[in-house]
Amino acid sequence: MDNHIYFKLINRTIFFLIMSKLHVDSVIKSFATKQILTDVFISCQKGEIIGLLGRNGTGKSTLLKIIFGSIQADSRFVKIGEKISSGLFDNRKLIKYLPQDNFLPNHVKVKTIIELFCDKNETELIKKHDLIAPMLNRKSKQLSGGEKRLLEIFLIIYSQSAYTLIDEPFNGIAPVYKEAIKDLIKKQSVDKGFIITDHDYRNILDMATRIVIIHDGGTKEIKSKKELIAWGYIPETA
Ligand SMILES: Nc1ncnc2c1ncn2[C@@H]1O[C@H](COP(=O)(O)OP(=O)(O)OP(=O)(O)O)[C@@H](O)[C@H]1O
Repeated sequence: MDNHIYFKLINRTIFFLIMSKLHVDSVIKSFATKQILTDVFISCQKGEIIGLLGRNGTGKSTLLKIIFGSIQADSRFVKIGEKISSGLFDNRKLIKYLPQDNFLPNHVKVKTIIELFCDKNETELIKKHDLIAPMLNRKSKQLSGGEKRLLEIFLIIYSQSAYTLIDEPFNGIAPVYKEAIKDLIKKQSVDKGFIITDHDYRNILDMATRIVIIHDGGTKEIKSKKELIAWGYIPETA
């Protein structure tokens, strides 16, 4: 094996051993007088895909932003491996986050966006993918809403990080592409941990290795679909 690749592999292994668990607890968050999160515990390890579910407005996006560090909480404890994270600056290389809203620059060609966002190996992989190759010479503003989302998902899934937080990836995505994305996330989870929220709960159930629901400001681990009915997240007819 080429020395460069060998050392890269060793570095990656050491990195993941050190950063082998994301641990989040003691999260409290209010907006004005409205308390949103009061009693949160969530963890994620390399190889895990945590499905984060909850009714509209229960605080899923808020929790992901707090873990990532892009919004302040009234209280939070986030630890990655042995490293206590105090916010966005600490997390930059460890946690990547795909928000609900588009983040692509409008006037830049897709191939340039990929080169700016990813390292050389990842860039080549993304450019070659059947779903992305036809878009390469178009500017982001010339893509449809679903195409933009697809590109964002690829950028975030392939980018180097120990943990990836994804908010509603399947919004506006055609069913056939959803299958490709689920496969991609499963493959990438060999190297990292994912926390994913989406109202398309069947897709979450397909992928997730564990399910956590937010209810009344707290998190609860879910073991079966029956529990999702009991917590009032899906109807009895589902
Ligand atoms: N910047 C803000 N200022 C005031 N209230 C906010 C703000 N952001 C979120 N909220 C409120 O916090 C609550 C939780 O919002 P959040 O977006 O985290 O919920 P969610 O579970 O992701 O919802 P959905 O499933 O509908 O996307 C909602 O009641 C929302 O109105």
